[in-house]
Amino acid sequence: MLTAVDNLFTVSVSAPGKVILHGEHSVVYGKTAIAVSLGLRSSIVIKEVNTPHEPAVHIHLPCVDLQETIPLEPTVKSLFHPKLAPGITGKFSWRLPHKIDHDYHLRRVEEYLHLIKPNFDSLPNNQKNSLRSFLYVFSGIFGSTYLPVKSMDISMGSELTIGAGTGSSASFAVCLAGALIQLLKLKSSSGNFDAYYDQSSQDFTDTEKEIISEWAFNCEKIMHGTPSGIDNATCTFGNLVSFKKGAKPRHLDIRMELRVLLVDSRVSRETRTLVVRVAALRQRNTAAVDHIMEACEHVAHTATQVLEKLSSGKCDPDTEADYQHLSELWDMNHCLLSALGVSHPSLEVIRAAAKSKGLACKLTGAGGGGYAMILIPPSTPRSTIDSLSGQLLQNGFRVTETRLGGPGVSIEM
Ligand SMILES: Nc1ncnc2c1ncn2[C@@H]1O[C@H](COP(=O)(O)OP(=O)(O)OP(=O)(O)O)[C@@H](O)[C@H]1O
Ligand SMILES: C[C@@](O)(CCO)CC(=O)[O-]
Repeated sequence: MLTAVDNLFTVSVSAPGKVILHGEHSVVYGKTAIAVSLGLRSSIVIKEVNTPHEPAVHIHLPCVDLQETIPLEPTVKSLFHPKLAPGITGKFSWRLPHKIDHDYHLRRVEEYLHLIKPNFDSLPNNQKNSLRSFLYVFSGIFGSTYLPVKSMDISMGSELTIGAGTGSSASFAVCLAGALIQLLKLKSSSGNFDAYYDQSSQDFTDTEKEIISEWAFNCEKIMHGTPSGIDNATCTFGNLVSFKKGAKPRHLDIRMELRVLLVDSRVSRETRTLVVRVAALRQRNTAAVDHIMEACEHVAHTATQVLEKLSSGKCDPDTEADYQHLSELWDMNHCLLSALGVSHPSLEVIRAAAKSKGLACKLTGAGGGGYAMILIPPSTPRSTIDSLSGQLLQNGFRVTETRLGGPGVSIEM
């Protein structure tokens, strides 16, 4: 939504979650992975407001049970004008998030949070990470412009389960960066500030999406330490993305919607911890772990070919065989991930239930709990899906039947 009352703007942006079809963990080590957006989304509303009090940003993040008021003037003084990374000359711009001195900017954010919230260290990790990310992106984007910053109310919701492998952190960061950039566009085109925007554009351009994805990648570094970048790319661009670290994400033109049961194991975990656990395993068993990663990449490549064939719709008689092939790949991928130590007894219970109905199941995302996904080939009888869902619900899991795919970051009308 783009509205202005007395030059006070309101923007509203949404972004999807994601599931990784193949290549979680191995993607961190430079292997190809494929991921797809979810119908479940996060959304943000930023509203500029007039206030008789000290100018401030009011943040409302119900998903992490956080309500915070951040004073604006000290924020501007302490965090604006981010520096370029060492060795890079020129001037930092919000259009160059990959050139920010990330560690230095994050250190300033950390010090500032301790200053305005003396109890910062005692907050739960999820609240700390959300606050760090917010201040980092807000000061990174607005701190490199000369636009006057006004008091604002920021409110953010999500249909995603937090910390369950469906990209809630990337979806959150993409929404945040998208909304701040949209606000900046509106403000700069309403005054005489650096106006270069096409006001008629109702959505983000591809270049803007790339900038949004890079800001979100920086947030993922705050949350995860060493993210691959697949989550922010998928939540920004939507649909099916083939991703390899260091290369431009490839958007696969797959015109089919995969039907899945998304099963929430209700075991919460942190992506950062699991990535560190795999790194430790690799340190002790480098060659073995590298071979597993390589096998994961072969699975990702083959699955891409099968999906492309299925999507072309040319070989109808083969459809059933192609789904069987995909199922086999899902099973193999899960077992490879289990060998990396990132399964969980609850995920194995879900897999056994799916297997008893002849359906393939794999964990998605970092594992250690979070979500499993069960592939539903078109020929699966309704009664099979209903009885499996019933059984999983009875075991205390949450089950969502959904189709994968859909738009990336969007400006809400
Ligand atoms: N709607 C939201 N509001 C505020 N913070 C959020 C929101 N969604 C996600 N976050 C932040 O993202 C963190 C979750 O990140 P984490 O990577 O552990 O989970 P995930 O992104 O759901 O999983 P994965 O990265 O494996 O897909 C939360 O701790 C919180 O800081
Ligand atoms: C485990 C991991 O591969 C997937 C998280 O969704 C980590 C990453 O890619 O950053």
